[in-house]
Amino acid sequence: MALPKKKTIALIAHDGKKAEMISFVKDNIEFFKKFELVATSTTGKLVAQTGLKVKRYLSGPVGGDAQITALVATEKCHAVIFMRDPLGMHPHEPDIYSLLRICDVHDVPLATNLSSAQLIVKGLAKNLLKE
Ligand SMILES: O=C(CO)COP(=O)(O)O
Repeated sequence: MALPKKKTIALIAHDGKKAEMISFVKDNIEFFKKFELVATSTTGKLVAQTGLKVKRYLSGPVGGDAQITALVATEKCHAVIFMRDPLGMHPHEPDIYSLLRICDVHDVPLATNLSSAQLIVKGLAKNLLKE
């Protein structure tokens, strides 16, 4: 019998939050091994250094957030952990907003800070993701 297909989680972190993201990923590495991971380019490069397999898209400012948005819109990404830096300026703010909006449109779990990311991990570990 075929194993159920793994769900996909997107990992994205702004520069000011990358260290936080990597330490979060390391703290939950056994959890993340159970999922397909996608990420924006630089975040994905750092996540891959933990030994996890991750499919990397473009960097955020050149379209990576937009690519992840398209995955969410087409039901190919089931949760988004996006460590945003609320104090930084981002040239691609419209793309960031679009990702947040499309998560809401499709009712896809979205964490934009560490505490909510931890709750998403706890929820997914208990298989609380809706089908
Ligand atoms: O800019 C980003 C999210 O908006 C993240 O892109 P990188 O992971 O390539 O730094």
